[in-house]
Formats: sequence, structure tokens, C-alpha cells
Amino acid sequence: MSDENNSREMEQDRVDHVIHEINKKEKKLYAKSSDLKESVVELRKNFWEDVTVNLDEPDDVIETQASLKQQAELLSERERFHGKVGEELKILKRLKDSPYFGRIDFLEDSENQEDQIYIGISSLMDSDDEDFLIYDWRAPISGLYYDHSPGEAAFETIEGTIAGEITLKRQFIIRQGMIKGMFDTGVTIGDSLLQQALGNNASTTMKSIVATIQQEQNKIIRNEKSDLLIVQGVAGSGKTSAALQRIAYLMYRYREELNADNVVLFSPNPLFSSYISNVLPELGEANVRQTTFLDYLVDGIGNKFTIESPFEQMEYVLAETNQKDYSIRMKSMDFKSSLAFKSIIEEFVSYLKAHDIQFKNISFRNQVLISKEQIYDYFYSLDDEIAIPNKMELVSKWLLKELQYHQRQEKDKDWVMEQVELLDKESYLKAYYESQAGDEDEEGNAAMEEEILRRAVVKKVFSKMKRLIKLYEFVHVSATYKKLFTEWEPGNSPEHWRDICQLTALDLSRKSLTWEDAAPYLYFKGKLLGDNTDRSVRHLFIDEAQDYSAFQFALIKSLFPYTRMTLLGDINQAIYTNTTKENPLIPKNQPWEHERITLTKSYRSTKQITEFTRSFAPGHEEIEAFERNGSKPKLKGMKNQEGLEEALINEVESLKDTGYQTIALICKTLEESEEIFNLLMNKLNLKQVNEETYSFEKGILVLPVYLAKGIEFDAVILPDASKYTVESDRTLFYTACTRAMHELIMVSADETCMFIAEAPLETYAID
Ligand SMILES: Nc1ncnc2c1ncn2[C@@H]1O[C@H](COP(=O)(O)OP(=O)(O)OP(=O)(O)O)[C@@H](O)[C@H]1O
Repeated sequence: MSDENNSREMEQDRVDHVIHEINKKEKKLYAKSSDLKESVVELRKNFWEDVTVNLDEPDDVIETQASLKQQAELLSERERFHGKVGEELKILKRLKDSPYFGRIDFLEDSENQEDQIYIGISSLMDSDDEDFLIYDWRAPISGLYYDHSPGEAAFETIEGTIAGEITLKRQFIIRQGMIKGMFDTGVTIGDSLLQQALGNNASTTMKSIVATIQQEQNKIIRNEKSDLLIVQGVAGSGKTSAALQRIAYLMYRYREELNADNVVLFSPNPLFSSYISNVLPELGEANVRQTTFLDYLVDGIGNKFTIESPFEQMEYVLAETNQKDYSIRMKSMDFKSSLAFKSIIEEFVSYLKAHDIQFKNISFRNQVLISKEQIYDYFYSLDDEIAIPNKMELVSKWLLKELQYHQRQEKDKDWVMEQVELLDKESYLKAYYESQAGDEDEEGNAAMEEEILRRAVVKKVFSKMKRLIKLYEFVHVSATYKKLFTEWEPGNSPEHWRDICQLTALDLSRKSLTWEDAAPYLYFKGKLLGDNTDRSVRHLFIDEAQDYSAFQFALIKSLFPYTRMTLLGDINQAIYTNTTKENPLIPKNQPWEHERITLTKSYRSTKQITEFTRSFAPGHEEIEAFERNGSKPKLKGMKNQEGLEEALINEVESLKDTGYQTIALICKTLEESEEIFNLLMNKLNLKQVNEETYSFEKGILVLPVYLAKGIEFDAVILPDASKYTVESDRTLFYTACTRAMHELIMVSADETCMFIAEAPLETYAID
């Protein structure tokens, strides 16, 4: 028997042994789980029997409360424990299928016997709880596997650096408990394993990459020092993958302090959120808070405005070029994305310290109780030194006091009696018993009962107003914001300021906020009412960070002042043109202290696709192709639109025949994607993806490029490459092409697209 077979047999024996141990653990856990379940059921059933209920005396009530609390705590403790056992069982099930994916033999400098370290998605101890059968991939020692090749190596622990030598580095593919592949590797983590992982068909959910994390990616994942980590990575370099593994890593490292609610991930669209939602659970971690920046802004701004989505803005930019205000809107977009606009808002807020904040009347039953003028006067009578939000708090307290007075006044009015009659039986009974408590005669008691009922009515009606006052609803934020564009003049007006103002004022009076105004508006609102900084968020991840304007990023910084941030993006894919100028991904634009990691290797696409796309990549980043071969991208030239339908059908059919399961027809705009959908819907089984699509399935998909962000497909067809005609389309075109894993086909109905023309002829095939 050869050495290789011999060691494979030994490894399989070890796998069998580990699975045997897992089975034993599983059995024990099942028993524990069913005991716990029984006890939970029992506790729920007999909940009241074990509680001593006695409400006779105040002391008895307190005792009853304590007893109730104790019982409820016991129940929730058991339930939590049961849930935890359930989680452990899930992990064991996964380990049983594939206990580990890597092994290193490490000889510590001070030792003479090497340790065999097997690495998997979770740790596993032997039955005596003494030795590790499997090390979690996030354990400090597992870092060796990702960072070093055989030879001298070291890893960090809390106690300090441990140095030694790696004498063996081995990778496994284990499925259903059987070793399907085994490789001893050198420098990087097995190209052969990566080849296999990347050569598969695209899936509708992202996969975890723990078995093949690359050294550069590991730097992102295990970074613990930086408060602001910025990752510029070319398309397909594993930014999103690294971000998700990093979340899992942090959750493991800071298990005691960090939970899923302390981590927020801003993703580009809901489709993307669902695409990545599997990764963390697959790694045994709960999903973190995921939202889009749009949803975050909508939450903060409230429902007073219709807020344009970034996609609607994009659609406007690309498809509404004939609109009469187009050029001024573009200028407005550009300016409102900049930090210069932030300064203007700050200047305006400073002006508001002395005048012009708009307030609302506090009215009740069509009568003004406290007028906006009174509120205005009170506000501006307060000491100038007090910050605006603090003054708002004082105003709110004053208003609540004033309201208390009005509440008393209202109590004796006729309308209250009408409302009293509508009260329920319970309120009457309560009032009756309360009124009997005094020493009054019958008449006195009746008067008292009415008084109590009246008080109850006004209290209820006024409590709604009080709640709104506590929320500072008396401030007319939108009217004040509008003044910025109507009556006020900045010290230094930017170019086209008057036109920008006119356009914005019109939008505001229609109760609509454009995407470029949404972040500024929330910023402004914060300046007036006090910002709602979110202190519970310990880590914020921003994927597709290139799509955030300087203003938006500054807003995020101010909303999360105590949060560690990881920004991941690719300046080549900055499809929103006004985000590039001061984008945080560009080194010189970064006023904050930060660490920067650059990823240059693209894993998603075949070597042929990467070599083609890098010739027209917008930035100047180095782009390295991963050695995975496929066919060259294909350009299908057409003289006119007539044959388009037939050409697209033929291409899709032939891709299907090759076995590809996700084929995307990526269009420049939603408008184009609707046209293509209508053209082909009766000929092909198509699925149209739009802003409201929350999950994606395999099949033939039609979608605009901005919704394909962050996602990948087996094959991509650009139904009309000649639509990309101007320099500003470059990032869109690059983003669309780089979504392809195995095949890229570009149909060009008119002239050849200017970007394809930039690629060397040998990088693509012409059909
Ligand atoms: N180390 C790795 N091992 C296995 N697969 C990897 C690795 N790194 C990246 N990939 C794969 O490469 C593809 C691209 O990864 P990912 O989507 O994370 O890249 P990205 O940089 O976020 O891309 P983009 O910016 O283009 O959206 C995915 O299929 C991912 O699984």
C-alpha cells in the first residue's frame, strides 16, 4: 500500500473515530434535551400551582409578585437552556457530515512532540473533555492554518506569541463522514480545493469559505485592532465573504460581550440580504441585524415624506435624461453628496440658533391650546448658550406643564361628559369603588365618581398629545429645512445654488425627499432634535461602501460614534457617479484614522473573464485573475434589433444545455429589463427581478445591473452592450460583466460598445 493510501486510511479511521465520539455526545445531548423539554412542559402546565397567590395584605401581594417572578425566571432559564442544547445538536449534525477541513502538525519551540491540530467549523472535545478532537477555525491556533505554509510559524494568544514549526499542512474534503479528497499543501490554501469550490455552479445563497480562506482575507477576518477597517477589493475578491466570516469570528472571540443584536450590516438591497442570510447560521451563528441604508433612513425620517430609493435615483439618472430639470438635478445630486453641503447645513443650523425654527400649534378639538408663536417665543427666550436639542428638551418640559393646566381646564367641559358615557363597565366600577373610599355622603360620592370619570377621560385624551410632545412633534422640521432653500442665503453660495434651491423646495412641498436629500435631512433633523446615536451597535459593516457619498458616510459616522466599522467596497463598481469624489475608499479622502487592506485577486470569474474585464476596469487597482480556465467572453454583434430575440433565446438555450442553472440577463436599467422581459416572456421561462424581489431562485433572471450588485451567476448575458455609451457607464458595465462566474456573453445590437473596444482582441471571441 502506498504512503498516500496508508495515510488516507489512517485519516479515515480518525474521521470514523471522531464521528463515533460525536454520536456519543449527540446521544447524551438528546437525552438532556428531552429532559429539558419535559421539564419546560411540566413547568408551563403547573405554573400556577407552584406560585403562592395571596393578595389579602400588601405584604402578601409583594410575596406573590416575588414568587411569580421566580417561577417565570425558572421557566425562561430552562427554555434558554433547551434552546442552547438545540443549537449544539445542530452543530454536531453538521460536524457529523464534515468534521473538519484542515490539519496542521505544529511543533512548538519548547516541545519535542508535535501536535496535530484538526480544524473545523466548531470545536469538539473528546469524551473526557481533555483533548480537542477538532479546533474551531476561529481559535487562535487555527490562525496558523490560514497564515502560514509549512516551516517556521507563530501565532498569538492572550499570553503572548507561540512560535514553532509547521511540519504538515493538509486539507480535506469530507462529505457524509467520508474523505472525498485530501491534499497536502504548500504556500496558499490549496488551489485544488479552491478550484473545486469555485468551479461549482452558482448557488442562490452565498457559501461560507472557512475551508479556503486566503491569507489576505484572513487579515480582514481576524483584525481586532482597528476601529475603522477599510477594504478595497476588486470584483469577486471575497469582500462580502470575508465580512461574514469576520462577523462569525468576532462573535466567537467576544462571545461574552457581543451578541447578534450588537452587530449591524448595511447591505445594498433586500435581494442581497437574502442571498447572504445563510452564511452565519451555517457557521453556527445567529444572523446579525441586516438592513439597507434606505430602510435605515426611512426609519429615522419617519413617514412624513415619500423617500426616493437609490434605485429610483439611478433610474432617473440613466433613463430620464430628457427631463427639463435633468441637468440641475444632476448638479444638485452632486452637491448634496458632498461635505460642502454638510457645512452649509451646519451654517444654517447656527443661524437657527437665533431665529426661524418653525413650530406647530398644539391644538385640541379645533382650538389652539398653545400657539406656534408662543412656542417660538419660549424657545428663543432660553439662554443662547444652550444647544438647540437641549432647548428642545426644555421646551418639551414646559409644554407638558402647560398641557397639564389645559387638561385641568378641559375636565369640566361638556364634551368630557359625552365621552364619560362611552367608558366601559370596568372604568365605572373602578370609579365607583374609589369614590366610596372617602367619608362623603351619597351625593358627595356621586360627585366624586363623576370627577374620577372625567379625570380618566381627559387623561386618556391628553396622553396622546403628551406622547407626541415627548417626541418633539411640536417642531416643524420639514418647514424649517425648507427655509434653507427658500429664505436663507449661505455666506458662500455654491454654484447653481438658486436653481438647486428651487428644485428642492418644489420636492419638499410635494412631501417627497430625493435620495440625495434623505441623508442630509436626517442629519439636519438630528441637529435640531438631538441625534439618535445608536450606542448598542458595537460593530457596523458596510458592504458596497463605494455607493455611499461622503455626506452619507459622515452621517453614519455621526450616528454611530462609538461603533467599530468595517467598510468593504470596490471603487471600480461605484455606479452612483456622485459617490466617487470623496468616497472613503479612496485613501486621500479619509480624515479618520483607519487601517486599509487591499484585495487584488478575483476569485469569482474564470481567468478569461477577469482578463477581459480588467482591461476596462475604471480604477487603477491591480487585478489578478485566479487560475481557473473557461471560455473567452463572447461578443455577439448584430446589425440591427431584429435578430435580437432569436439570438438571446439561442444563447440562453445553449447555456442551459451546458448545465448552467443561474443565467442572468443583466440590463443597464429597469426600463431595459422590462423591455427584454416583454420580448422574451413567451419564449423562455423568465423571472424578473425588481426592487421588491426579496429572494432569488435559480433559473433565467432578468434584472437591472444595480440589483445584481454583490451577487453572482453561472452565466451573464448583456442583452445590449451598445447601451453603454458614455464614460459614466463604465462602472455599470464593469459591474455587470463581473457578475459572471463561468460564461459572459455580450450582445451588441448597434455599434460595438466603447468599453469592449478597449479590451485587447485576444481577450474575447467575436461571434
Ligand atoms: N477564499 C475563498 N474560498 C472560496 N471561495 C471564495 C474565496 N474567496 C472568495 N470566494 C468566492 O468568490 C466569489 C466572490 O466572493 P464575494 O462575493 O465575497 O466577493 P466580493 O468581493 O464581495 O465581490 P463583488 O464586489 O464583486 O460583489 C464567491 O463565490 C465566493 O464564495
